[in-house]
Amino acid sequence: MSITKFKLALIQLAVGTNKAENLLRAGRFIQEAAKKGAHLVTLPECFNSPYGTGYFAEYAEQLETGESSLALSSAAKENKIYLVGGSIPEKKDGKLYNTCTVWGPDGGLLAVHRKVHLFDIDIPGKIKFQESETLSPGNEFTSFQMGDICKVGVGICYDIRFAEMAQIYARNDCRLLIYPGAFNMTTGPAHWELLQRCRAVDNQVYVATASPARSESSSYVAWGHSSAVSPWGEVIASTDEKESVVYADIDLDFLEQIRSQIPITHQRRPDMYEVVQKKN
Ligand SMILES: NC(=O)CC(=O)C(=O)O
Repeated sequence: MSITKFKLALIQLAVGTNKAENLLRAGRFIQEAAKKGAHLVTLPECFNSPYGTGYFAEYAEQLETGESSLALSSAAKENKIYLVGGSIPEKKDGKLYNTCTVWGPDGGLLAVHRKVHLFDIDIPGKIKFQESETLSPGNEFTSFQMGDICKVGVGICYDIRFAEMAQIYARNDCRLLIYPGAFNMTTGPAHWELLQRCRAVDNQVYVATASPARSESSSYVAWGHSSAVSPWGEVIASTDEKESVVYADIDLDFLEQIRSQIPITHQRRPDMYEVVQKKN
């Protein structure tokens, strides 16, 4: 009989300018989460580097040889967990990406997600951010199988705003969507929780986010509030802005209950509309 319940840990890490220290801190929290019974652990967006276009080139690594990959692979193996490695600036073929790696309990690389939708926004008097000044977008959907438990879809931060991507993951059998993310003091209070609840209710899936902890002295001040939302749209675990680990119990029987009570999957009208997946 396959497992239908497991513990998810979301590490809201205080990320600083010292990469080695960021990796060490992440390692300590991963170990703590595993000791508390987490089966799947998630780090935040840009967990090894401050979040900002001026930092990406300096902190970027190649996945095959980088110290962050090595640290994540060892942490997954030593603690026998599935690990969604937040994201790091990646260099590949002369380009930079915002990249999430996923590791299995044997330390093997299970998936690589390069942020598909780059965070280019301009809200006058509030925040202007242009990831595309330095980053290139990824071009692939990314999911991974957690043993025989469930399939998990992965996006990074701004990817959560695109309902089609989540819908495609759900249609491809993902029951949990994970978004390492770093919303800010303008969009965080307005949209962070709302978007998670929307993606969860639209698709009747669990949705989880992991943010860096807030640092008022950083050039980009993160909102924090790492959370998990149930397929009913309820926030089942969350935190404030400080460094912490959020634990959520994922219950796939509950998900099936919601789907059978409100069977929207079978009630769609493909004769009237359709979301088309053009790439794998
Ligand atoms: N940082 C992001 O990628 C996204 C974000 O902050 C927002 O969508 O708002």
